[in-house]
Amino acid sequence: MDSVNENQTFAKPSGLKPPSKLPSLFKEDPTSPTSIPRPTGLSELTDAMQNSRGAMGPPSYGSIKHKPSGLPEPESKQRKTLAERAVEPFGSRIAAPQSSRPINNAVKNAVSNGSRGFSNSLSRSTSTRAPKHKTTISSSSVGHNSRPVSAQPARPKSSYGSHNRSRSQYQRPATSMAQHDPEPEPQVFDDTRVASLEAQFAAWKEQMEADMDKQSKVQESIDLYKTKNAALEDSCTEYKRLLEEYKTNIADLKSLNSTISMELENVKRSHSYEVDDLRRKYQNDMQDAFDRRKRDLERARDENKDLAEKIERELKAEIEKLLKSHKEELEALERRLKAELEEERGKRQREQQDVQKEFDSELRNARLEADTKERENQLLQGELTNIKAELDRERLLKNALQGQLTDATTINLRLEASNKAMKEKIDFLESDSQAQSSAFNELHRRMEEAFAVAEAAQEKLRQEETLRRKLHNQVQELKGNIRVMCRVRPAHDSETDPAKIGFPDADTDSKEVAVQGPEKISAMGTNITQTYSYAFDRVFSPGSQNAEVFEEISQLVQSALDGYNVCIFCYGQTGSGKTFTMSSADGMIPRATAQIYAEATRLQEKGWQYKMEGSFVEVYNETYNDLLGRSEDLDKKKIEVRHDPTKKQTTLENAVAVALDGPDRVEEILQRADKNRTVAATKANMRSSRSHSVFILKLVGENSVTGERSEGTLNLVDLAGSERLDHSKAEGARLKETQNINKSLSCLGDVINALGSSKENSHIPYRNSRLTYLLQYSLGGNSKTLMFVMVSPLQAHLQETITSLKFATKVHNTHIGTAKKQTKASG
Ligand SMILES: Nc1ncnc2c1ncn2[C@@H]1O[C@H](COP(=O)(O)OP(=O)(O)OP(=O)(O)O)[C@@H](O)[C@H]1O
Repeated sequence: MDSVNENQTFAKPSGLKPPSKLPSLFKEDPTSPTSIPRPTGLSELTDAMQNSRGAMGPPSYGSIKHKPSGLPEPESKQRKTLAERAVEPFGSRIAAPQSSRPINNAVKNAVSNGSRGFSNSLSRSTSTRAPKHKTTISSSSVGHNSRPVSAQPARPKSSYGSHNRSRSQYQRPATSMAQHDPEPEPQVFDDTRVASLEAQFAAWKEQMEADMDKQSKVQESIDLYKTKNAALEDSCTEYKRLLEEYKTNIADLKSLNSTISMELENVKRSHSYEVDDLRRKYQNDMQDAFDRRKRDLERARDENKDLAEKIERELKAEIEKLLKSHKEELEALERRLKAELEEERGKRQREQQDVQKEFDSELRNARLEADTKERENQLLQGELTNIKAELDRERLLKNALQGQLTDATTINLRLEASNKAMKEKIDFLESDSQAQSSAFNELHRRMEEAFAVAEAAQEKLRQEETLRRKLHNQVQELKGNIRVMCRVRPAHDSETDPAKIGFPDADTDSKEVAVQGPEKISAMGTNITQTYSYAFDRVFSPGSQNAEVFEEISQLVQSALDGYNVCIFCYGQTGSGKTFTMSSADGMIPRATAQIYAEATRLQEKGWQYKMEGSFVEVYNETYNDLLGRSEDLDKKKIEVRHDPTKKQTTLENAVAVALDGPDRVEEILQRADKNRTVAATKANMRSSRSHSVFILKLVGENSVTGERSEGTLNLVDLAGSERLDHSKAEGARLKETQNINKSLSCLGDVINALGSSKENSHIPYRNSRLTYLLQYSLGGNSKTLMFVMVSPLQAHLQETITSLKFATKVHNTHIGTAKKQTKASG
């Protein structure tokens, strides 16, 4: 290929040497030396083509796009223009879709290069793309061989064919040209061909213009992209700048960091130096503070020592003061107690001597003046009164002593408490001072002395108690171990016929009762009445109360506590007031038990402990019944009476014995007994009047201090009615009852009479009745007996009243024990 410049290349779009005629076809543009001379013939062809375009189908590009097969349009074959025919062989080639891109590229290159010719473009395009596209227009198509390549069925190897193409690439289907245009002889150029080229050129131009439009749009897009790219580049630059700045900053920061690290190291170093300095300083300060504290402690210790010594001195002074005052108190107390005891002892001795003297003189007088018994009795009575008064004084004195002892005990307790407090103080101070120790020992010794004094006082009291018991018993013996008292009950409102009963000495001693007997006709034929006077240890008029009665028997109750057997009877006819006196709510039984409880409690201070046991039995028709047992066992359960001769004690087998651990238990016993009596009353009318009921109270006392022991029994007996058999006009069962009652009462009289007989070791008929057998050890010996003779105030009961009073007088005249006392019934 010849080398040509671009203009020349542009002038030869095919890249081939133009045919010889070709220059004549172009019109020279004189204004533009570089402009391409446009061949006029080509212009005409173009015009013709344009003129025929209306009858043409779509442009070749359109066919290129839509008809890749490149088959000829059927209609356009019918009327083909010259240009069409010229173009026809190429149409199918141009229609190949693959060829459009190289063409467009070629056009684009041409546009972009301005004056670059098509030939050059085509040449480059061919040289670069020809191998890939079978239908690409190659330079060979417009070379020496003007025939279309496709029209050659078997293309020989030409001079242009530098390409080593396989033969199959060129085997194309037979075309119309192949049919209509058999292998022509090579020719250079003809008009048709030129026209075809021109048409082709026009098509290319049109395409190029379109491409240029597109190019311009593309260019615009490119410009836009460029603008954006420039902006992006600016941004990139900015980012780079920022990156540089950041890098710079990082570098600055790194350097700053290293600087700070260095500074930190310096600070750490300086801080550690400071810490070391502070530690040293703190240690120094601590040492100083410790030294100061030590000095303060030593100073405080010295001060405390001084204070302790001061307190010790004060306490010592206080202790000494207290000891002194206690010593004085103790000495005063001791002196007082000694004086009182001495005085009491002297008084007691004098009293005892006096009593002894009086008693001796009394005995002497009794022996010497045997014939003046009445006077002797009066003297004895006077002496007894004196002794009683002395005993009362003695009791008062004893109470006063007891109060003093209580005071002394209280003082001792107080002293003991203060001593304990002192001891605690002394322990607290932990003083080993000799003075304190000796003071404490002295105090202790004095306390011991005070305790000893108190103990001695208590011992004295115990002795006094023993003495009192002895004297009390002596007095009771002097009074007589069997005493008789008379009580006349008041008349009820319904009782309109009272007997004439008088009380001659009611204002003085109240020991006499005078009963006016029934009217009798004398030998002279006149009505006479006789008054019977009876003297007893005490006579209670109808107006007297149970409290007064109990006052008289309370000394016997005391004797029971002291260990004596005591028996208190109520004797009299039915309805005379026996039960009222003995078992009513304020009768002798409740009062006696109440006194025993009170006295037993009081004696606990003196070491006495009492056990009390109560039984309640009935003697009916000479059989024993347990009034505290079950009511259904009445008259069925056999009760046995056992005697212990050595202890002089009586026990009841199969009878209930209730431990009396409180005064209220007595009421319980009385209620139970009353219930059983009521049940028994349904069996036998008036049974309670026809039986003897015996309340037995056993008193066992022990003194843990002195080792003394006492066993006493208090028997409170409500005897059956004492009506005489001929008077009661009883029959049958009632007769039997009455006989048994009379028998037992008679036996009681016999026993008392036997006890009062002067014969020593004479037989005492206890076994003659169940009643006397039961009361064996409470009648006689050292026992104390009191009989209340109960008197009805009614005239209707006068005869029975006189009989009862006579019986009572007989008993009253009985002497039991050491002293004998007699009274004589007048009339
Ligand atoms: N001192 C008195 N004061 C008031 N009333 C009394 C007195 N003594 C007895 N009485 C009354 O007289 C009545 C008979 O008394 P009580 O029952 O005690 O006699 P008694 O001798 O026990 O008879 P009995 O032996 O038949 O039981 C009763 O109503 C009683 O209350």
